[in-house]
Amino acid sequence: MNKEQLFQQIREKKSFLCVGLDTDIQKIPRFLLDTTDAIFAFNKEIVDATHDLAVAYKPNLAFYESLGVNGWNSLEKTVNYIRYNYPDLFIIADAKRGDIGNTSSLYARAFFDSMDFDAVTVAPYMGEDSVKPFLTYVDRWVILLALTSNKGADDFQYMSEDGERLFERVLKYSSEWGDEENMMYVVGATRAETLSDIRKIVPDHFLLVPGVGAQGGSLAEVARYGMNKQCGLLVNSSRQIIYASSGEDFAAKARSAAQEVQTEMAGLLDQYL
Ligand SMILES: O=C(O)c1cc(=O)[nH]c(=O)n1[C@@H]1O[C@H](COP(=O)(O)O)[C@@H](O)[C@H]1O
Repeated sequence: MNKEQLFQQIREKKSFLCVGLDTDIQKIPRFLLDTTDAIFAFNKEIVDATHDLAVAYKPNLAFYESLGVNGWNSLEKTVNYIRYNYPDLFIIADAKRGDIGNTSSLYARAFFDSMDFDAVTVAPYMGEDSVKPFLTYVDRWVILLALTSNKGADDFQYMSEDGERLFERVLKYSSEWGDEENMMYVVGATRAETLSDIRKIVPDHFLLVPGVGAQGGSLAEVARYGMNKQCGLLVNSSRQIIYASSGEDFAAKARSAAQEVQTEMAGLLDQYL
């Protein structure tokens, strides 16, 4: 999916919601454990219940890899299910990869050839040759970690040299490696106040913004400081939506939680676009 198509989806659905499929076998409703693939069964119900309210889904690989080969199968089935039933949705592999060049090319092949993801999250620490192999695919995206939502972001990301903070340097250097048609950046919603500085460096790129909901970030603040002419935001919420209930009504409750976020997003799109 390219940038214009993504913006088109945002306009049509009046939503820039990304639902995080952080599907934890220990948190999903107990009755699902009787099915042959409980993780896939859960994801299928969540996607069916929320697909018209969201523009993107983001399975976090840790939740699948921790289950070994079964988890990997559930992940593939989830991606194929979304692709086949809802082809207009944007699918992000939250894998946080990046390695020496030839290894990164195989990671890229894993997510873009073997599996049909639109985008993969990548860590910038190993530099240009670790990121570029992901950028050789047409209409596929690298989402580079810039300023993360967790407390540990303070350890390195704000380190400053000549008045420039590390995350700003990451944005400046890396925006030369690709362009706004194949790169996005992760910026935590808990760092919303920094979004205006970030927008000075990457005014047109899409940003993936996790950290609303369970981590306490404010959607209104994210939109206020981060939205651009083409929205430019995918705001992720995982636990707040997918674990809205642990009972038989989990999918309906997930829909209500997603609906609440989408309604706020529709208002913000009206306000800023
Ligand atoms: O890359 C990410 O998606 C990510 C980056 C970041 O800075 N903070 C962050 O929370 N995430 C991911 O976003 C999701 C947030 O989940 P909730 O806090 O449950 O909404 C998890 O899958 C995290 O791994």
